[in-house]
Amino acid sequence: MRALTLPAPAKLNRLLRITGRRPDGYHSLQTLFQILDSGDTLRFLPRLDSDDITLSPALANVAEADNLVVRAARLLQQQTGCRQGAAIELEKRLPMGGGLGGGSSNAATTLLALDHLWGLNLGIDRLAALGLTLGADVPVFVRGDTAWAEGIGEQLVPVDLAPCWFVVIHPDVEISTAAVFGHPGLTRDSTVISMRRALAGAAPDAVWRNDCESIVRALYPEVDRALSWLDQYGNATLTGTGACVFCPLDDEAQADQVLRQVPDGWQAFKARGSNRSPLHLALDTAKGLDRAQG
Ligand SMILES: C[C@](O)(CO)[C@H](O)COP(=O)(O)OP(=O)(O)OC[C@H]1O[C@@H](n2ccc(N)nc2=O)[C@H](O)[C@@H]1O
Ligand SMILES: Nc1ncnc2c1ncn2[C@@H]1O[C@H](COP(=O)(O)OP(=O)(O)OP(=O)(O)O)[C@@H](O)[C@H]1O
Repeated sequence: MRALTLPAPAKLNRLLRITGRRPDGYHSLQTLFQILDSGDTLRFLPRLDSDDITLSPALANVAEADNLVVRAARLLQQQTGCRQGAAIELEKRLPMGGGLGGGSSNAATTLLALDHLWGLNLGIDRLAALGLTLGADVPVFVRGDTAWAEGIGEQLVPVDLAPCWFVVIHPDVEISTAAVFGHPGLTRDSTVISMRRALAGAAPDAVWRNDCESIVRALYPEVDRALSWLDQYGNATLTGTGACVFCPLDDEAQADQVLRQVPDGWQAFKARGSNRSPLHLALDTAKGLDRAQG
């Protein structure tokens, strides 16, 4: 049977407002998810003879059973009774605990790939709901649109943003999302703003920030330094709960210029914003080829 190679793109939170805390401990928020054209790559080889799920190479400090790729595949098997398996390869480029949603994106790519290869055809709504049980960031990657989000990040309204480039810097620290959301000093009472006004540029500039930033800056001086450094080139912002910081730039040439100046010791990359996820573009192409080949 054929193998399928698919991207698992990164996301940025162009803004992140925490507007409350729910009884289950999760936080209600407003965010603008920007999907990027860069990320990890996954290769799926379906198995008809066994329901084994294997993943290689292993990720440092993540047991195979805890890897979101394996958890997504097992979840699909449990929910559908599917007895097929898969050998999966993961080419990891995104930093872990970076706020780029790497694990969540890996899970979404796995859900969509195996839904196709195993012939399950669950549909996007069901896959997004299953994804939400794996993490709050999974549904946006399943649906595949740059989007305004509310709820815990699962109520999504696709938006078309102007073409934009970004420089993303990864200060060499890994940050636990749960630890930031659990911090007593976290801002949890931001007012709810209007999506329409924010996207029309009618909201105050102060809206284009991340409520996790002050806590993360205080706990991780390296993130503080990266934000201060990048801010000389534009509106430097934290993504998710960090550790990555980013700055929007008008074009690739400007991004290259900033990249050349990044001090030693920080990893950095440039990426283009994508209103439609590269995962969905690649999967549409693969499905088209399958149909053409009968
Ligand atoms: C910070 C963001 O990256 C913004 O896009 C996401 O909200 C985080 O999404 P995620 O990593 O998929 O988060 P999950 O794996 O679901 O949750 C990790 C931990 O973060 C906290 N969490 C997460 C999302 C949310 N809206 N409220 C929370 O309080 C919870 O304590 C949870 O135990
Ligand atoms: N396939 C995976 N890729 C990355 N991390 C994984 C994966 N599977 C499980 N994890 C676990 O999830 C944690 C968070 O990883 P991830 O890279 O998604 O962080 P993040 O970019 O901060 O995510 P988010 O922005 O969604 O909070 C890791 O520290 C790791 O323990």
